[in-house]
Amino acid sequence: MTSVDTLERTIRIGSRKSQLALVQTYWVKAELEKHFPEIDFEVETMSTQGDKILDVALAKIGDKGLFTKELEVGMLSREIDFAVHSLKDLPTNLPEGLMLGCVTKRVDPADALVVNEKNKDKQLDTLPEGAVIGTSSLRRLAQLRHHFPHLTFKDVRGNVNTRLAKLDAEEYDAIILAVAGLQRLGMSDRIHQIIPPEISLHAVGQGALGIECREGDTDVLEVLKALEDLDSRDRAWAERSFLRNLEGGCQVPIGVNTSIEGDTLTLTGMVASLDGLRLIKDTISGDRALAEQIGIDLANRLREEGAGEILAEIFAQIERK
Ligand SMILES: NCc1[nH]cc(CCC(=O)O)c1CC(=O)O
Repeated sequence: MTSVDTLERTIRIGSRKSQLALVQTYWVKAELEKHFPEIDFEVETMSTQGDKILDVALAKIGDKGLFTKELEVGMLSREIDFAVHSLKDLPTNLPEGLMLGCVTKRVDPADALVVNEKNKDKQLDTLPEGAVIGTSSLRRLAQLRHHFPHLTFKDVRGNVNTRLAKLDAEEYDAIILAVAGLQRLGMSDRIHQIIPPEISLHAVGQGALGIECREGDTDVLEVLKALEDLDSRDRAWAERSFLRNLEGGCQVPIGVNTSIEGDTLTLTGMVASLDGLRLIKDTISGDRALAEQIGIDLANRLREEGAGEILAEIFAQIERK
């Protein structure tokens, strides 16, 4: 084993420039500095395509590593050594030569309802007919439509601050955001209602950070081990395997929930049609050491139950736009 604490080197960390990305990256840097005071950690920021294209609905752009590509090029050219991502923004298939080197301890992976002053007395089930909900996630859209068909949904893009500003300017009655993002930005006071998994299953990887690095870079992998959370990692592997085997990126109505008890990992997954009328959901448990296989098995089971058909329709619809 390499003795990383005797390593005299600089490790360069790549990050997007958004406020959330920077908070996450500097948290990773500070944690690693505690474990490895003799290593010099530097942050390099980069703009990704996803940060530049703000006027097109995410679902139409598709999932091609929109928020990760520039950072990946930086790792392969050795400009940076690893990149910190919101795990849910990291595609399930990584470029050759790169790997998911670390999954950090997950915070609450749920979605939150955020309202403006006008709707401060409302909850999801008391918002009136026609209330306008802002979300650009097909997963949130399909599940909420399924449970609340009387609500109206409208796309919302931009970083968290931009979205909140649009909500407060009453372009929407409410918007849906990840609990995790609001917490990390110090905006927990905007969490009006935590949406339970019975209503909305979260995105694959939501609430955890995923650290991507070069395959076989043993020094960096050894350093990253200090931040690895085993439960979060096994859950993430099951969730990512499920998504990969349904061939869905982050822009499809696929949601999950996972838990670990002892050595048993339980994975719930769902696929829904965009109108919310069809929603296929199932659960599988198994040995956590077989997390990846659990994801494959659940994907196969949902396909047998009709998920493939729903996804094919959605891909055709997105293509046409
Ligand atoms: N797609 C944007 C994105 N990517 C990561 C988070 C924060 C939550 C997380 O880390 O899972 C968000 C914002 C949101 O979905 O509200």
